[in-house]
Amino acid sequence: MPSKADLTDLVLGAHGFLGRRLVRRLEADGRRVIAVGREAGDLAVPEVARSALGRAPVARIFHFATRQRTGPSQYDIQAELLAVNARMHLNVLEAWRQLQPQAKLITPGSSCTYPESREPLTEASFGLGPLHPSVAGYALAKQVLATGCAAYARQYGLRYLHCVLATTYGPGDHTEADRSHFVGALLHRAAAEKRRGATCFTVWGDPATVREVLHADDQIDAILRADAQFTDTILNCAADTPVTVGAVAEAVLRALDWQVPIERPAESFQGTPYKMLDSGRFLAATGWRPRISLDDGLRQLVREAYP
Ligand SMILES: C[C@H]1O[C@H](OP(=O)(O)OP(=O)(O)OC[C@H]2O[C@@H](n3cnc4c(=O)[nH]c(N)nc43)[C@H](O)[C@@H]2O)[C@@H](O)[C@@H](O)C1=O
Repeated sequence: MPSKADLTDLVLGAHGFLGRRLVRRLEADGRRVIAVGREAGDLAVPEVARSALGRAPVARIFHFATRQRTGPSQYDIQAELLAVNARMHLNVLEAWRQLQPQAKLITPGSSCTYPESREPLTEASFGLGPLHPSVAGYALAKQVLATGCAAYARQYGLRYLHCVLATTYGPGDHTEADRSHFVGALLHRAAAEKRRGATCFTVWGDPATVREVLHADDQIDAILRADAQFTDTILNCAADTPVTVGAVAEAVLRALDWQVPIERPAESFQGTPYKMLDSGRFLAATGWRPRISLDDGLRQLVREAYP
């Protein structure tokens, strides 16, 4: 007979874009969920982290809390993103060891923790090169988290999984220019420009920029599939399906049924030119494939958010 703890998961960052969907999915799977969001306070304060993790014994802790920014303004706040996120991650690690040592800690990682490369990035390249300046502090804090999970697991006999994710999008995504990742940002901007009657669509940076993109529901599904088969490792959890920013922009225009030329403003923000994960370990072990194509996901988003 499973104990109450075996049936319960704790989600930190439960009000964020991925956190909300994760809570809904776990509940749909019949799990009890302790959802901890902003109302609990700032996890960068040790007492807040201890109180968030000290509620009741759980089987898994999903640490999805993060302070994140996108676009040009992130260049100027990398010290802040390092300070806040590194403190938060260290507090969660320490509270995990002290209060929930039976729980598996599952953490989302970012492709920005890998060095720049023109090749798909395997887990073995973690920490092997300099970080892109647009994300240097944020990525260093994620490296603290990934390395911290491994160190705590080894020293204290704990279990963890650090899943490196694709760029996600879907209903409920951020739309603010300094918080939204490019898929949601492009759709939001295109919908507004179409309404205004614009005669072209502006897309920042080089259209040949490469990313991996997953609908948020697929990304959550991938994390849960990974958790069922992997422990104590960093694992790339995407689909080996690279796409260019230009191709996504064209898919956005198709979804909105808006036929205008794409233009690139001079000096517009450019992130890392190429970020592609090699998710071969994950895909070979699980046989996982995404269910929602980019065109279907964007059309669904248009119906729900930009009718
Ligand atoms: C997951 C990862 O996500 C972030 O890094 P990023 O991958 O560079 O993400 P992004 O989605 O913001 O941009 C991807 C590319 O898309 C181009 N782009 C075009 N037009 C828009 C646009 O309208 N908005 C944005 N944001 N980008 C645009 C833009 O020029 C850039 O080259 C970090 O927060 C990092 O910390 C992190 O963890």
